[in-house]
Amino acid sequence: MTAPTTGTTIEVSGLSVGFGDKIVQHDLSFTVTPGSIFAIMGGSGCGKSTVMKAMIGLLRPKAGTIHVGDEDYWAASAARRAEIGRRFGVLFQSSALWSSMSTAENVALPLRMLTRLDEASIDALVRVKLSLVGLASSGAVMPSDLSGGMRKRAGLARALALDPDILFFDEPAAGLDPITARRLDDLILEVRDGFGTTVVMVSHELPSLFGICDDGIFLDADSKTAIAHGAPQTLRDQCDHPIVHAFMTRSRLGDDQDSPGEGHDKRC
Ligand SMILES: Nc1ncnc2c1ncn2[C@@H]1O[C@H](COP(=O)(O)OP(=O)(O)OP(=O)(O)O)[C@@H](O)[C@H]1O
Repeated sequence: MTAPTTGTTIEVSGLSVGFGDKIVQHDLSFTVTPGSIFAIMGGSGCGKSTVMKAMIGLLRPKAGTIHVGDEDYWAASAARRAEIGRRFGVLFQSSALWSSMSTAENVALPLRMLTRLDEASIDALVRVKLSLVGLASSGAVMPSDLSGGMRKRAGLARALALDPDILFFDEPAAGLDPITARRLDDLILEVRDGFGTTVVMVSHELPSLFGICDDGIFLDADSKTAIAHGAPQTLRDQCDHPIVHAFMTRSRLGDDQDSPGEGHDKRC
């Protein structure tokens, strides 16, 4: 894998997302800087995955813009958007591996579909990606015979297949035991540090958020917008919005407040 020569900034401005008449999140503005690990945080159902879907081209925003570098992603033609999307690697919560293909065939799929490389080159690249994620000897194994952690790593190898500038993860640690989740976190850090890849990650796993993310946004389900911006550790230590504080310290809403319920209009 070659290190990207220049990082890509993602600039989200005035973004609203939703389904039909329903607005899930509105008026979101944030910047993902090159080489950062950026967290989209918030409680269950607040709209984290929906925001990410808009960022990776699966859901057209209701309003606002998403600039990838200097290009307005959703103003671009579908063909151009697909081209920009080739700089993205995506790992879905379920890993989304094809069950009828071996692990190696899954990793080879984007190379077969989106490049003109010959079979020998694809084979060599697949081996590199699999060894990068510690699955060098599992290429022939079918996804159903991989453990949960191995499936995530196989999904990561496939997301890395085209040497992406930006990696998107939806709940990478979901369903993993703490030790396996920690290994995956370390792997994400290695990829970022080794290749300068920008990472956008939907997560509510506190150890991952504190361990690897250096910036982020906190979405609120009630007000349907962001109530805090910043690194997870900073939000934990310095944000006194009751919802953010309760989430970041895993405490009951109101536990540490002099007057529970006050301050819900605060922003950090
Ligand atoms: N395809 C869809 N059509 C209609 N509503 C949807 C669709 N997908 C999600 N929603 C709704 O949008 C809201 C936000 O869902 P989303 O999955 O983005 O939240 P989330 O913060 O990622 O949740 P979780 O942490 O539980 O995964 C929810 O109310 C959900 O029911």
